[in-house]
Amino acid sequence: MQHSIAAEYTGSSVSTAASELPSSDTPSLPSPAITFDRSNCSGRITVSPTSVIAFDDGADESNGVSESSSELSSRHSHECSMFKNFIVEKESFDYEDNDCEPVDSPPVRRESIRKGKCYRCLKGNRLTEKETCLVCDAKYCANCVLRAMGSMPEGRKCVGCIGYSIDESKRGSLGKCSRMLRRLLNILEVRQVMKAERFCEVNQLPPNYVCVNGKSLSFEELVTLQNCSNPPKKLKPGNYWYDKVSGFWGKEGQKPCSIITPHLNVGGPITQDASNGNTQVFINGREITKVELRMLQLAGVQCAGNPHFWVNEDGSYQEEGQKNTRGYIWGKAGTKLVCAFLSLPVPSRYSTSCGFLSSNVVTRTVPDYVEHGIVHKLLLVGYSGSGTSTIFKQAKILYKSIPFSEDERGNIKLTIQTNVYAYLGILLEGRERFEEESLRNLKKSQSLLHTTGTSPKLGDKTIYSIGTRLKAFSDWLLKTMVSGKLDAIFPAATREYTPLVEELWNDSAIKATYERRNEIEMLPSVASYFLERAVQILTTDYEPSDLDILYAEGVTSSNGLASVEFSFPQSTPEETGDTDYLHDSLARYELITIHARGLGDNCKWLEMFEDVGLVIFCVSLSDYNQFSTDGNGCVTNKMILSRKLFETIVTHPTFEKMDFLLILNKLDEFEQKIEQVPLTQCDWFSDFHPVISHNRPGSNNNSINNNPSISQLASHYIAVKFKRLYSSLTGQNLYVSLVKGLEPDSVDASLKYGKEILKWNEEKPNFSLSDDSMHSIEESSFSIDC
Ligand SMILES: Nc1nc2c(ncn2[C@@H]2O[C@H](COP(=O)(O)OP(=O)(O)OP(=O)(O)O)[C@@H](O)[C@H]2O)c(=O)[nH]1
Ligand SMILES: [Mg+2]
Repeated sequence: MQHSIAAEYTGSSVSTAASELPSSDTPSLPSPAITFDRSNCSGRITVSPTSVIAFDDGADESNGVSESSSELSSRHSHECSMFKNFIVEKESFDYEDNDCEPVDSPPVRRESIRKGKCYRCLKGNRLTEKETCLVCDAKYCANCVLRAMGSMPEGRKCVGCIGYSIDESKRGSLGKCSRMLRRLLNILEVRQVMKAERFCEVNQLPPNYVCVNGKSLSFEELVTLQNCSNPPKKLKPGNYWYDKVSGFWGKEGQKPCSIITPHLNVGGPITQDASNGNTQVFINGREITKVELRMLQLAGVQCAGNPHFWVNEDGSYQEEGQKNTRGYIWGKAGTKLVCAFLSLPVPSRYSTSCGFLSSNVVTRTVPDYVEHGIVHKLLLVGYSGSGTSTIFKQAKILYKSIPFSEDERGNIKLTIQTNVYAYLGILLEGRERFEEESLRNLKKSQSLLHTTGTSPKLGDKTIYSIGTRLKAFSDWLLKTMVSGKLDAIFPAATREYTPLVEELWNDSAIKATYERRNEIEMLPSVASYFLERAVQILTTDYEPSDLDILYAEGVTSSNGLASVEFSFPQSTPEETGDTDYLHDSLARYELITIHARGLGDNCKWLEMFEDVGLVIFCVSLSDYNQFSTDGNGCVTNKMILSRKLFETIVTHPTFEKMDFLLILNKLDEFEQKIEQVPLTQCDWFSDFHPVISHNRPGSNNNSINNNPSISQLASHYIAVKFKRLYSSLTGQNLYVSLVKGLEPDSVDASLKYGKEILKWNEEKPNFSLSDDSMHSIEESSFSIDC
């Protein structure tokens, strides 16, 4: 039954007020009667000509803005019951039905009339801090919120909205307290309000908002669904499909997103096109999607001949019309892993125990809205050598109590030992080059001296020359490396050659070569860390430390695809003053990394990651003067190669509307390099002409005055270059974070920034994002000429 409240305003005070509004804010003139779409209620509010309309805080006078009648009408319904000093003479307020029950639709939507201002005091152009009513979207500043919302028995609602259902777009923000409210209330009050917000009856999902297999749910069906042993997570209003036999559950027209308790009596019968599949392969009457077909094939299920499968809740399957079980989908060890990478659901440990926890529940019990089991996926990609593996390993070390298993450590040990031999090989190659160079120079000077007849013969030894034994070892090692069989020499190498490595490392020729390591391009900077401990590392009882693993190259995974699931460490509310701690500690995150090589031509495998919440793209800042060969064999600047990959990924259809966080990594290396090598060495940065103050203090230290260092200017400039590029390609805002991948705190801060971006995303309807998209880039007091 739909009723309405008619609000009528008469008298000069209102019309005068409207005409006094500043032109930019002037609303359309008030209509004499405003009808609210407030179900089940009907009434009439009349403000007499003599009514005094004033605020106790003098807000009107301060900005000279009075209220228009349309604003008054809605304000009245919200505030007249609340504020003694907001005097509205209520001549008549006659509900046709005074016993109106809470209803589903919000009473009033305040549109742009006071966009950005506090609804109550009208102050604040574009309020930076505000609290929003969950029902009607009215926004309040810190001064007004407590008076406008009262004791909040149903959470953050204007007093007049109490009893009304929340705006469904705000469901994701239920129980997530704003900083402003945290500041205004004490911690116990915050908890109480947030608890009320989550669990009070009127804020629960209305059953008819959920449609399963084309049928809106009844109250009992929703209770059944929410109280089964394995309910859909974070159920929101929408259209879903449900395969009652296997428990597969998904959004209408999409692949399955979870496996819930089977055999629930909810919704209608499933339809063939429920998930919009186009594979001609069927499971329990539903045509499955491509990605499911791929999963079945990888799980070893024969799918030739457009079969119709009957899949049970335990994963056993048979072809329709046949009696014998053909196998178990979950039988193969790797199937769950495949599903994880294909973003398909796997059965939870509850899903096979069908039925309800409380099957006789007829009264509404409050479901657990805490996000058990939700995993937020973050995809980490970048051009080769940008530092993705390092960041991935940092995440493991930071957030896992046992970052690497015994098996992993065993393999990593062999990798590190192989790397050390490879670094030695590169060093020995360098030694040969230096020796040849020196010999050439020596010969030149010898022949010069010879012609003048002033010098005795100097021989053919230089400081880079080694003895025959070491030379034989060097030749053997270089030959093994060239043949690509370095791995094959283990574990024998550790027993046989360690004494030789020790001798080599102590040899003056190697020491002289190592002094000139910067001239050996093939030697990665991290090699020093291992070479200086080569002898210790090459013993049989060497155990790699976490730091060794972090620095080690090539340990993430053999195929370049790896994932780690974690929660951010729990901090207590006392530590942080933050009540989101519970939510944060329960939320699970999965960091997935894949090597750029593994993405296939045109990154076609990216479609496997369609349900990630955030893509983290990693760029090495110090690549600006480095070169590598592109796909066509052309030698190209690595920053340009990174940019190309970035362009391909951000414009990939899978990531349309996806948030991106750009990690500008290796800031430490960059800070040193930029002092020596101009940024303009990379063509893309040819217009970098920073205005540098003469009293700029030494290199990177700007603590004495506020002048930014060259590395700050340059890194900021690069960030802006990427932001502009991203915005031109996607029309969206790129988040940027400057990172030192080898420093745990830096990676921790960046990943937490990623978490915040995901959170903002969830809260988007409630959150007006200021351009806070340059993490770790200090508030810039300088301009960049770009
Ligand atoms: N100085 C410095 N070195 C870093 C940083 N991050 C990574 N590295 C080093 O850079 C090298 C490449 O890093 P990886 O993490 O292996 O990079 P990747 O993107 O996985 O590269 P590939 O897997 O080889 O394509 C390693 O030697 C790292 O130790 C950083 O922030 N600073
Ligand atoms: Mg890697």
